[in-house]
Amino acid sequence: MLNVFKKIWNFSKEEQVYIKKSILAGFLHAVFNALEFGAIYYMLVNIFSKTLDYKAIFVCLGILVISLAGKIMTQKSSQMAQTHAGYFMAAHKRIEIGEKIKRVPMGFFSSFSLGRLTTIATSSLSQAEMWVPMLLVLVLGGVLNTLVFVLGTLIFNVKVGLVAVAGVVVFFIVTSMMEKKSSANADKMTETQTRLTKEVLATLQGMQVIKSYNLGGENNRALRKSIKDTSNILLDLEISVAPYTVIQRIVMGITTVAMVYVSLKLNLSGELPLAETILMIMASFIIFEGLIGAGSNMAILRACENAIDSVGFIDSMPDMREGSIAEPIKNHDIVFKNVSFSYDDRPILKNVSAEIKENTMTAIVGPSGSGKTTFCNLIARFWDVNSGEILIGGKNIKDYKIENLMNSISMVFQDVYLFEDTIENNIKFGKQNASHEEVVEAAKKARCHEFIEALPEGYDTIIGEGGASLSGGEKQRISIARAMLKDADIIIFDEATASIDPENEDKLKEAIESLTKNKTVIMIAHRLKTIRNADQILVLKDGEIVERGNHEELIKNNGLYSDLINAKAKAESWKLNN
Ligand SMILES: Nc1ncnc2c1ncn2[C@@H]1O[C@H](COP(=O)(O)OP(=O)(O)OP(=O)(O)O)[C@@H](O)[C@H]1O
Repeated sequence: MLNVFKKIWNFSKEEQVYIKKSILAGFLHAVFNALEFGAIYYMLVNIFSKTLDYKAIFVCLGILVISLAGKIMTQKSSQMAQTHAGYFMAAHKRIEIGEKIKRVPMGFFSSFSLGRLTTIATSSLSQAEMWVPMLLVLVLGGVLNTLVFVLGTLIFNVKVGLVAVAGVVVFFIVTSMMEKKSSANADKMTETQTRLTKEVLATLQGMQVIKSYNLGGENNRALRKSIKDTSNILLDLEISVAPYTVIQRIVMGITTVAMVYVSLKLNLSGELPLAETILMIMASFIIFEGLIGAGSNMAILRACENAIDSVGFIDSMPDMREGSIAEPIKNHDIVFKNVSFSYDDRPILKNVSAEIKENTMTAIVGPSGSGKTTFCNLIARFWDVNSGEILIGGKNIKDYKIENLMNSISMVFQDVYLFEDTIENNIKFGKQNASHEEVVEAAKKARCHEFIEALPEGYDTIIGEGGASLSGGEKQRISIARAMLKDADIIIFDEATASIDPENEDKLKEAIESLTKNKTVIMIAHRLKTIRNADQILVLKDGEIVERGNHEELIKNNGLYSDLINAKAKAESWKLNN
């Protein structure tokens, strides 16, 4: 149990002062609780010695009032401190997760990690938020209450006190056995909860496929299994600790009977006066009151520990080494020097060298899976290279502060993700402190102002999660407006492959031209027109640059590029003819 409280202590960091306050208040609460017995004892002594008068009655009532008032005040302040600690420790941790995520390489966010992260940020932290204060109130408060009573009993009579000590020790032994038992299930619980979150995420993300293949409801076997596993594990957790709670009750019952027996025996032998005897008998019935409350909640101690442990996973996430150069990047020549990169053990880019001159447009072309996206993502340090180096302005990108590097790069993806927020705020992602006028100006340049204005709420229209309520072309133009607002010097652009209606296509083209003017552009190009206009074309095949040059030079080569272009030209004429 101490271990768990140690973990709560370490976990609470900035909130430790509130934990201290709550422990102090809990201790004072226990003292005020015991004070009631002082009042009763004082009364009994006066009754049996026939010295009871109004003064004694008022002293007794005075002690009772002080005890009651003290209990109310300490309970209130203890609860407030605990709630504050629980809430803010979870809030700080959530902020910490947000900050940490920014420094973790994208490659880390495999579906497993995503499920695990979601579980931590939602259920684990909610459990810690809810359980930590509850454990402090019920378990620590209860234990303190019992300890103060045991101490009081020892002061009044050592023999009765020792019986109480023996009972409490056995109680804690049983509790520690119960903790061990629930530990295995608590581990399993975290595991199944992670799996459940992952399945729910996968189901929501793949809803279209699930619906079109009629895999929903009863047919979604994996999700149903995860739900069943989670409920089974919760049931197991209850069942596994049930015998121990029964044993705890038995230990308490036996201790109470033993304390009553020893008190009466000592009274018979004349060793314990009547007032003390009655007090000891009363104490024997309520000494475990605190532990009963604590005992029934001790099973969740381990689960709470588990929630805290699983949050520790965040600290184990790898940090990207960050450089120290914070000055804005002035020169935007990009150089790949013998860059090799693998996803796990699978080599994707093999000894790639390339030079991209500032303010030029480089088109990356190549068959599907040849490594075009990977090439672009490495520039933004979504992953770090395995060997070789990438330079911007003559310096290794690892030497820049990540924030500084990212300030110089705008990425426009094919799969545009828009947040469930207003259009204005979605565009402002490019520059958090932009004014409305700046947002409108960017939207105009990105050719999306007109359609935004036509929406009922204009720029205040809330977009469905992921941009569900907009067309593909509209989403991409909004993401161009974002990039426009950011006004970074390097633009990485993944051109849309999906066919867009002619009106949208023209607007998109104008938006792209406006965005990429006087910038260093790296474009994963799919359309002939874009490729032809590029200053340099890099042709990737199986992770290697097999050809480079401009359109005319490469056509003359008669290699892979000319094959790709011929195939593309055929496809495009086929599209036009049909
Ligand atoms: N996160 C990842 N983890 C493991 N493998 C990946 C990951 N991303 C891409 N790959 C693999 O790396 C290879 C190169 O992918 P990449 O997306 O860079 O190719 P691409 O040329 O852009 O393909 P496309 O034109 O189809 O988009 C592919 O075989 C892909 O399956």
